[in-house]
Amino acid sequence: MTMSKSTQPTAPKRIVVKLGGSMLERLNENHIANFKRLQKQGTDLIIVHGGGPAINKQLAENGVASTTIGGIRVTSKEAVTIVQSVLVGQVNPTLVHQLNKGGMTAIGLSGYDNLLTCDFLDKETYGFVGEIKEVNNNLIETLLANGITPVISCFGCANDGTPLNINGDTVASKIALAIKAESLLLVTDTPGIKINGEVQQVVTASAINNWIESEDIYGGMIPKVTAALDCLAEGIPSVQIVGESLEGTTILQQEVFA
Ligand SMILES: Nc1ncnc2c1ncn2[C@@H]1O[C@H](COP(=O)(O)OP(=O)(O)O)[C@@H](O)[C@H]1O
Ligand SMILES: CC(=O)N[C@@H](CCC(=O)OP(=O)(O)O)C(=O)O
Repeated sequence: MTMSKSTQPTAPKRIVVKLGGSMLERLNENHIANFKRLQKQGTDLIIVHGGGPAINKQLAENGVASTTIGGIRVTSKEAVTIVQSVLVGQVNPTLVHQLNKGGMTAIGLSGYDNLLTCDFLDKETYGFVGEIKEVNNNLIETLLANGITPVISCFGCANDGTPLNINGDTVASKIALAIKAESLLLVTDTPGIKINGEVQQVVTASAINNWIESEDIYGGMIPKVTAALDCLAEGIPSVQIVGESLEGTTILQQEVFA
């Protein structure tokens, strides 16, 4: 796990690691050893996870169709119940168990646990998808102060308790901003942003915007780069999109060579 190549050795004080659904199946001892090493160096670690492939499977098994727009799942009332049971009932406890078995002290949470305050993003277009209005920092801070790693699934609710599906990258970025993380690491199934088949080591915000326009960046990569750019724009110093080796693309806000 590197920070940007030029600022390597010191461990960040706070890091949000987002584990994508496909990555979860490949999580191994080395990853957990990396997380533990960071904690030993004094880093506060917060883990956010998705679960796209597991959700797809469960929706298909239940004969519930779903589509995505710009990487965001259009979530019907029927689908949101399935998403909740997969993320909160299956994926989260499995991951928490794995981390604890590996020697960490981790606890499972979702946005539903009084952690995220949400509204509907746009009910007509996306259905039961949440837009995060507020993050309850106190809960996260209390856990971190006690050496406990919060493991947060990307699911929340409206004020009246209506369950809402939220993209994992979006949850990770909002939490990173709320707790003033120094680093956001988005771990996925591709070793960084690829353009014409080549992994890009360092990219800028303007290059990303051009690649979205040219559709070299599409689907699930869109919420990732949006999350990355939001964090950089609001002052988080380091954002990376990495594959399972935890090496990949570093994203810079500024055109450093301009
Ligand atoms: N330019 C790009 N470089 C790499 N992957 C891309 C790019 N554009 C779109 N993608 C797609 O984004 C996917 C990662 O997003 P997603 O499947 O949502 O991952 P996760 O479950 O980790 O959030 C890749 O597997 C790939 O299909
Ligand atoms: C609204 C929305 O898109 N929710 C996502 C939540 C899971 C997720 O983000 O999983 P990954 O991290 O594996 O992509 C979904 O239903 O797939």
